[in-house]
Amino acid sequence: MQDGTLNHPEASRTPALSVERVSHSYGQRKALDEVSFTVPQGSFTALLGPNGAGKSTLFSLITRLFNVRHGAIQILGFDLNDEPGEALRRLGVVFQARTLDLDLSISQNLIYHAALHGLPASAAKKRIGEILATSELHSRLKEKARNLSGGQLRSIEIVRAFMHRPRLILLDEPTVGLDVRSRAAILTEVRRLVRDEGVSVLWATHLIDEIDQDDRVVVLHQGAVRAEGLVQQIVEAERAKSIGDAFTRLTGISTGGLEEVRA
Ligand SMILES: Nc1ncnc2c1ncn2[C@@H]1O[C@H](COP(=O)(O)OP(=O)(O)OP(=O)(O)O)[C@@H](O)[C@H]1O
Repeated sequence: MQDGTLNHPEASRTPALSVERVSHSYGQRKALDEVSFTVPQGSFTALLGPNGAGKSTLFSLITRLFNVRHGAIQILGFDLNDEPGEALRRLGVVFQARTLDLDLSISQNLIYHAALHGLPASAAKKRIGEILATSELHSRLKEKARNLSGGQLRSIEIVRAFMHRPRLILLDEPTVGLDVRSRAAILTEVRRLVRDEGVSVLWATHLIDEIDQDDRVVVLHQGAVRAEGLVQQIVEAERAKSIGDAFTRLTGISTGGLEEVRA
């Protein structure tokens, strides 16, 4: 039987993100070597790799900061080189560096960003209310961004990335520099949004303890994918005791339990 929806690029079997044999070099230095993996729709996928693994390079390619010259990247079935507008419309990004305007209010930061995506202020306000419904930040929208803590600023950047209802969100080590409580709060909030909005997330990290048992994981090391799958699958394939142990077997890097993984 023919099912028309399956032919549509956004049919649920189409990955939110597909990276196929992508390579990238800085001069002679190869940062990514034939990298392939997918982020299924509605999944929280952790891109786990030590510093220098190639995570930021990959994000620069997915956001089109760099051109994809070797291999192909598709967002919801739209190729970044062939249909960049369609692909990027479905993408939200939280970069490592802080990008809020500290002299504007929280709501101005969110409303101005939404306007860039064609969302009128009234719709943007409604959307802010939806996302922040259960957050204490909802009562502080009129305050200047500079009054917020590092963790709260990050939370607002995450809200901003969700404003235009993207289908795929990239977060590049979003908890770097935050205390343990803020890190946990941000992870919980992003996982809630994945559940409630059915959005797909690619969460780059070098921290094993940010990974949950139900997550999908892509292990990136020295520019190559060393493993891809659900935590359980990777642990079993490596005959390991935990995802940290599997990571050590795959990369030769000792994690020392639930700590940072360093090159
Ligand atoms: N502009 C650049 N010029 C030359 N080499 C670079 C450049 N940017 C990154 N590299 C190299 O490419 C490799 C991958 O770096 P990348 O920043 O993508 O890794 P990462 O996993 O994001 O690490 P980090 O968490 O430290 O940002 C590293 O060997 C790095 O030294």
